[in-house]
Amino acid sequence: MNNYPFFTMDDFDFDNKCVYLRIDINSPINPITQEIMDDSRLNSYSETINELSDSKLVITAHQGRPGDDDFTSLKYHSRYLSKLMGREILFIDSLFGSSVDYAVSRMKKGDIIMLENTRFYSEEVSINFNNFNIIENTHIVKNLSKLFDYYIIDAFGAVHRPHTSLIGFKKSGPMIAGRLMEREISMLDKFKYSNQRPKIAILGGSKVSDAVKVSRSFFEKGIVDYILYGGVAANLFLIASGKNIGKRNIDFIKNNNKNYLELIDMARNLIEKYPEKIILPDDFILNPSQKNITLKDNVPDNELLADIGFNSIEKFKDYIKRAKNIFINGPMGMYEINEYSIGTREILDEISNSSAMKIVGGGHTISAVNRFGFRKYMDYVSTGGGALINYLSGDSIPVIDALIENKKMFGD
Ligand SMILES: Nc1ncnc2c1ncn2[C@@H]1O[C@H](COP(=O)(O)OP(=O)(O)O)[C@@H](O)[C@H]1O
Ligand SMILES: O=C(OP(=O)(O)O)[C@H](O)COP(=O)(O)O
Repeated sequence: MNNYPFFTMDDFDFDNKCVYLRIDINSPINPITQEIMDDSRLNSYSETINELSDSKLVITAHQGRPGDDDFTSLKYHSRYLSKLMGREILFIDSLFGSSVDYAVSRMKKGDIIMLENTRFYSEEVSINFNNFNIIENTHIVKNLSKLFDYYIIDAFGAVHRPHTSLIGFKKSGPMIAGRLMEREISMLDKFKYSNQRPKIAILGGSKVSDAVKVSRSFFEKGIVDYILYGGVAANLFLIASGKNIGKRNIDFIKNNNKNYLELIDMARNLIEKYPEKIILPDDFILNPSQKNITLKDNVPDNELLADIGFNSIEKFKDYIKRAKNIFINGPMGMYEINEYSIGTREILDEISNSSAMKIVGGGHTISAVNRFGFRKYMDYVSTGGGALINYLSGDSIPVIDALIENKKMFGD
C-alpha cells in the first residue's frame, strides 16, 4: 500500500487489463499550421505509459476550449505521442460509441488507442457537476464504463476541473493516480510546506478567473507573502483599483469571463484587504504601437497592454531578489511575439539567478521557459498552470477529492 490517501499504480497489476488513462496534453497550438508548439506535457507521460506496456491502454485527453483557435482534434497529438514513445497508437475520431467499442474489443495486450478530444462533447464540461447522478448518467460515462477494468487519472494539469472524463468514473471501478500525479504532488508539497520566507507567487497569463480565486486563498491562508501580477491578471486588478486601462483591455476580460463583475469585486476586496501584498505593474508596452506607456497616461482604446514595461520589470526584480520560495504561472505578456516578450524573459531570467526554490508551471509558461532557455535553472517545472496554483492554494481539488473517495469505496 502507498502513503497517499488515494490509489496509485503500485496498488494494482495491469497485465492484460483494459485500462482507461486520462492525461493532460493540452498544448500551445500554432493557430496557422495547427502544429503543437511545445511538447512538454506530451513528454511527461513516458513513465506512466511505459509502465502500462502490458495492458490494453485507451487514452483520453482534451485540447483547448470551444471557440478558441487551439480547440483541435487529438489526431496530431496521437501521432506526436506515438513518435515520442516509439509505440504505435491507433487514433479513433470519436470518444464513445460503436467505433470505440469495436476497436477496444479487438485490442491485444500492448496495444494503445487514443480517443477524440473529450471537449468535443458538451457533456464533458456543460453539466451540473454538483450532482453526481447527472455525471454518472452521461453518455460518456455510460458507454466508456462498460469497457474498462481500471481508470488511471494522470491529468495533473486539469485536476482543478470537475469534468466528466476526469471524475465521472469515480463509482465505476478503481480510480488510480498515475505516475505524473504522484511526482507533481510530492514536488509541490515541498513548496507548500516550506517555511522559508518570503514566499512569492507571480501570476500572469490570460486565465484571470483562476488567478483571482486562488489569490484569496493564498492571502487568507498565509501561503505566500506577495503576489506579483502580470498579463491579463494584472489588468483585472488595475481595473479593480480604479485605473482606466482602455476599452480593448477591458473587453478582453469581459469577453472571456461571464462573471466579469464578480471577478472585479473579488479583486477589489483583495486590494482593500491586502494592499501591501498585491504588487502590480505600472508601465506597459502597447500593441500594436509598441510604445512604452505609464498608467498616468491614457491607454488608447485600440491598444493592448501587451507586456509589462521597464519600471515594472525592475520593481518585480526587487521582490524576486529577496524571495526564498518562488513560483510563477502565466507569462507577463504576449510572449509569443518577440516585441512583447521582454517582460516575461527578464522575469524568468531574474528567477533563474535566484537561489530560492523555483517552481514554474502552465502550458504557455513552460513554453516560454523552454523557448528562452531557462528550464535548466528551475527546481521544478510543473505541467500544471491553473492546477498548480489551485493545488498550492490549499483549496479542495475535484479530481483529488474523487480519487480519495474512490479509494474509500474500492479499498479493502
Ligand atoms: N496583456 C495580455 N493581453 C492579452 N493576452 C495576454 C496578455 N498577457 C499574456 N497574454 C496571453 O496569455 C496566454 C498565456 O496565458 P495562460 O494560458 O493563462 O498561461 P499558462 O498556459 O502558462 O497557464 C498567452 O497566449 C499570452 O499571449
Ligand atoms: O492547460 C490547462 O490549464 P493551464 O493553461 O492553466 O495550465 C489545463 O489543460 C486545463 O485547461 P482549461 O483551463 O481550459 O480547463
